[in-house]
Amino acid sequence: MDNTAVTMTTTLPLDETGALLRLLDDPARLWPRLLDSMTRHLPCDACALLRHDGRSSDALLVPLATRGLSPDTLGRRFALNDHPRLRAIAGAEGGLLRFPPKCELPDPYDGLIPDLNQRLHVHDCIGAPLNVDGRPWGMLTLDALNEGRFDGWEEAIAAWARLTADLATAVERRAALAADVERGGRVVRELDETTTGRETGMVGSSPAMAAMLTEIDTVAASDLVVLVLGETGVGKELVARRLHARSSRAAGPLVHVNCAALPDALVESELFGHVRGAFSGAVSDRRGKFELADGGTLFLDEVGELPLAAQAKMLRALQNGEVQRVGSDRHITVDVRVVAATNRDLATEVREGRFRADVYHRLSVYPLRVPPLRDRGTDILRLAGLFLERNRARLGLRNLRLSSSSERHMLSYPWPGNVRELEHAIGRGAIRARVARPPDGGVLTLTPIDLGLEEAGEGSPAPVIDALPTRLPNPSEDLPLRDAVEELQRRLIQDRLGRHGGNWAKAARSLGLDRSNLFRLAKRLGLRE
Ligand SMILES: Nc1ncnc2c1ncn2[C@@H]1O[C@H](COP(=O)(O)OP(=O)(O)OP(=O)(O)O)[C@@H](O)[C@H]1O
Repeated sequence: MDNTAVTMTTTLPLDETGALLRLLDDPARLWPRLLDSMTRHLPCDACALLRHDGRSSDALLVPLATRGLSPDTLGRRFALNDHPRLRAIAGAEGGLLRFPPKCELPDPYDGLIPDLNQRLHVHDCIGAPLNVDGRPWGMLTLDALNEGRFDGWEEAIAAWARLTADLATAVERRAALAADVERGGRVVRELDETTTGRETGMVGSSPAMAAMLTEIDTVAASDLVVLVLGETGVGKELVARRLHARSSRAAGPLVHVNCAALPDALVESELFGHVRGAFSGAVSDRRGKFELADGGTLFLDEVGELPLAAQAKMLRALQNGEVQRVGSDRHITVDVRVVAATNRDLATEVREGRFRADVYHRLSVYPLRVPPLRDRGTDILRLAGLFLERNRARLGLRNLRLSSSSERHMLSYPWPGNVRELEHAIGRGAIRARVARPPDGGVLTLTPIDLGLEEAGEGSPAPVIDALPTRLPNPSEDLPLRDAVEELQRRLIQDRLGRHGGNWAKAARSLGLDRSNLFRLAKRLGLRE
């Protein structure tokens, strides 16, 4: 495409404009489609549409769509404080900001243009801040790999930025109107979240995740008890947070109880409270979690671990919202929506007498299954992007990216520990790689070995790995004893969890540990939040 096309590109062909306008109610499809049109009409090698995450306390930019960038880019969240180029674009008063070819400000996409091993030393880069109703909404960025490629294209790019801002305005107004109608006239400026689930930071747009996010939004509006099911580390807690955030109770408390971490002797007092003198150490009256969650949501995490005696007491709370503090005979009525989560098969637990059938029936009013990571396709890479960006910032790197063979391995690895395992594989891999070799101009590329995934030469088929990676610290590696011991502990815990289907109580038994001690250890080792 040459510069004579400029006047053509300032006006989008009518059929393309029509196609975009038809997607105003479906931003998840609108934005990629817009970038497709844009890359057809403008000479860029990569472009991205990013939106400010208004709900975050840090100023974050969330990619809504990208073209020409590695798939993990969509999962990254770019903090303005960390990315001076994006900060400069956000502050650009005069519309477009074009960076000089040898600009010293690091490019946030350095290393993220696939198959391009060289850094973006000399290239053309333009950004356009986008406002909606006079307020910053997001930005467009365009990169080209040759110096001067955008010469003569500024006017066309500015026109595309205006079109994008107009579309964003229309999308926002429609979303606000829809929210207004839904909430009976109260104007709520609720921005469409497509499939990124911003308030709970949930990344994912695979069909499995999209279906689940829609289901969450549907059931969130009701007051039904929800039982969140899924393997360990799939994101059940995030689902519970989203259920709360999307419910009419969002302004009320969300109280999280990890049933597995409650010491047996204190379960009842933790859940239902106690009165002064109820037992030695009860020096004053204390409200339990049910009371604390009054007007909001009580999240009973790992509910399958709740001792039978506490389950019996919970039945009444679930049935009529009544709780009784330990040591008191007074009933207190609470208005609580219960969301519970487990990675156990509760029906089996009931059959084997470890879980009360009546409590199970009360809890499983609306079972919601979170898909395992291996069923989420390229969401794996998007999630990797989220964790890569976090580690990049933590390690002060210009960029942290995956080699293409790492991408392949990640897509075929079964991830028995799910998102948590992915998060830790990247966290550990980044540190390992940082120690093992100097970054290339600030860019560090993670290989399958760094990630603890089996190495295979470029082009060879990715291995099918049936079990957790068992690579233990190599005695010849220069690791301090403490790090090596911790790595070994991590591997053992992950291995036992894998063998016991993610059941922490069984894993604890097989390791000869008390369940709460295993929890504490796992937390210290970064295997649990
Ligand atoms: N879709 C997602 N997007 C971003 N981060 C995610 C997503 N799903 C999970 N995570 C992250 O993965 C980690 C594990 O998630 P979470 O604790 O919610 O899993 P879980 O299913 O409750 O685990 P467990 O069964 O051990 O209780 C957390 O750090 C969480 O933030």
